[in-house]
Amino acid sequence: MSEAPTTKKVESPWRDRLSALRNLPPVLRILWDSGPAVVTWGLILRGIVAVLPIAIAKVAALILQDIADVLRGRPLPHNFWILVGTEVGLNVVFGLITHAIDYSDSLLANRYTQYVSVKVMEQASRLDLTTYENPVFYDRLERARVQATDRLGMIQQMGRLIQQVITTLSFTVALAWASPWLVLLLALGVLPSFLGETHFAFLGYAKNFRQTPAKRQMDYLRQVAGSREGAKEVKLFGLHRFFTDKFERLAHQIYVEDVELSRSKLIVGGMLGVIGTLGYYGAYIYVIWRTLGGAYNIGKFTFLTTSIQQASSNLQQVFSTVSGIADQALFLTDLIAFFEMEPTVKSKPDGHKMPVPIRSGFEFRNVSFTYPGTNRTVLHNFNFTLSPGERIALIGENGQGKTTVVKLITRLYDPTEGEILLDGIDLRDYALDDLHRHIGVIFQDFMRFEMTARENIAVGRVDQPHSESDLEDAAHKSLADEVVKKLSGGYDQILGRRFEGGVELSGGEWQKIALARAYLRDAQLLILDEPTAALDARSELEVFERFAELTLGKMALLISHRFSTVRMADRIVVLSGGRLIEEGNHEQLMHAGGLYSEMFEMQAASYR
Ligand SMILES: Nc1ncnc2c1ncn2[C@@H]1O[C@H](COP(=O)(O)OP(=O)(O)OP(=O)(O)O)[C@@H](O)[C@H]1O
Repeated sequence: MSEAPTTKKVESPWRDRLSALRNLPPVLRILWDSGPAVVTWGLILRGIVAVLPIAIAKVAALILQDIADVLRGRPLPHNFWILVGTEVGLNVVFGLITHAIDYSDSLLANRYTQYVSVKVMEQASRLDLTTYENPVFYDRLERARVQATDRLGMIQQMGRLIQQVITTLSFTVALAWASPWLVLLLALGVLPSFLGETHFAFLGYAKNFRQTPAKRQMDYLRQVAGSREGAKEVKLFGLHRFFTDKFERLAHQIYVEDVELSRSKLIVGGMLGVIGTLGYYGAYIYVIWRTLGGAYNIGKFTFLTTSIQQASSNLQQVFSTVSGIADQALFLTDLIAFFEMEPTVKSKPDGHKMPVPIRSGFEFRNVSFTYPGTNRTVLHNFNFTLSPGERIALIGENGQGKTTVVKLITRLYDPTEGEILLDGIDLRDYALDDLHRHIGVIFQDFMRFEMTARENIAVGRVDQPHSESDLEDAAHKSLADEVVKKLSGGYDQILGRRFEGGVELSGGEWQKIALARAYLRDAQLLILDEPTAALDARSELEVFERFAELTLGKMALLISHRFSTVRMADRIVVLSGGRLIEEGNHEQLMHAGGLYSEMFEMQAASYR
């Protein structure tokens, strides 16, 4: 089981904000991995563009001083027009590099989004099944998904920050050179709005955190009310108003919280802005005062006032960018936490390869199992063997633990107590991938991939090459070939109605397609968990006659509620209350007169 995410109370703004900055190194790592060359180019370009403003300001001041001198009767310096040309040139370069930065940012954004999305998908597939049953995990996954693509702004902000810091430093050094008071006045003006911004950034995060469950519910309602699956019941039960009312209640609650935050941000942010303006004009008045006192000439005056304006606006931007990054870094907490989640059903490093062929088979030895997060023991001291060449049917009433046995044998979960052995070795000592490669399972709730018929079958064997005739052969064995024959696009027909040109199949038709996957896999152990529930009687009989034929000499585990199917098994195992209560072949169990014969008679009677 994975580490279960817990709902975190967001109480300590500053501590949370600072600790969120810990998210930055892993994100920078991801950013770098997604495109090292693009990142390097972006940095070089930003470094160049960052020092251009002070160079432009300096040249402009020199030009102005020359003009002032000319107006006072001095001759035009010989390099005057060179200075003008330089200013024009620097501005042109500035414009060009800014465009080049936009271009590299968009390239990086693209790569980053793709890279993170793939990482999220990969991580999601590594995690335990239990994790998927935890609603808190879903909230986190949901936020991680959004964060994967929504944090693009932060990447640009990080680049911009580097640029702003260099520009600010260059102007600050120039101001400090003239008078350290200027720097102090500016810093005092900007600091309060920085604190204000980060504070609101935190509140925004806390709000989003609180709202995630409600937003997830809204998404669900939107989906149910607008889905093809839901349409029939929504119409017939008149559920439209019921869903929209629920949706509107949640939306209103979110709206109220959003407005509240925006309002206080407006008031406090406005007041802090006034302090910033006062700091700026304090420095400005100081320069005027010194100039009037004869300390600076007009060129220096222009250069200093430009520097004050630039340093002030850049410093302001630095603070707001840092605060923006800290804000976004808070949002990344879930993404990073999601990447750090570890599954507990893991493959042992250097795990054993699966034996080919399996010699003594599988053995459940005193296995007990409780689903993580619950306290009901589903399997109690369960002992059971499955030998090579054996076809076993697992039967029992609903909820007795049959599917759970399949989940344990395939290591989707590990036993809470006891052990499962394969050829005498604990299943946990085998390489997980290899174990899965040798087992073909079709679950009751098998996946209906809204892709082509060919892909729906081919997913049964993606890690090994297979030919077209392997695929057709598998389709023939599962009767899927008859389904495909009726499709206008044949094997290339898209199934399901999600995508244009897709065709919906009936439940039984989908099942035949899914069964073909198991046959294509050519596994040593074939498991079918109620694979024929949606098949009509004739198809079921046909599928099972084939199954019996095809699995002759192989290991097969079959779960079914239909006794006509169960009869063909070499051994029937009856589960009740998570224990094995009877086993034997059909005749033996009928003769024993236990639960099996009782259930068999009941079903037979209903057909009579
Ligand atoms: N993921 C889960 N988390 C918690 N409990 C579960 C989970 N899956 C199954 N259970 C519980 O474990 C018990 C056994 O379930 P299982 O699916 O193995 O039964 P089954 O015999 O295959 O039933 P059915 O014939 O209805 O398919 C049930 O009571 C079920 O509620």
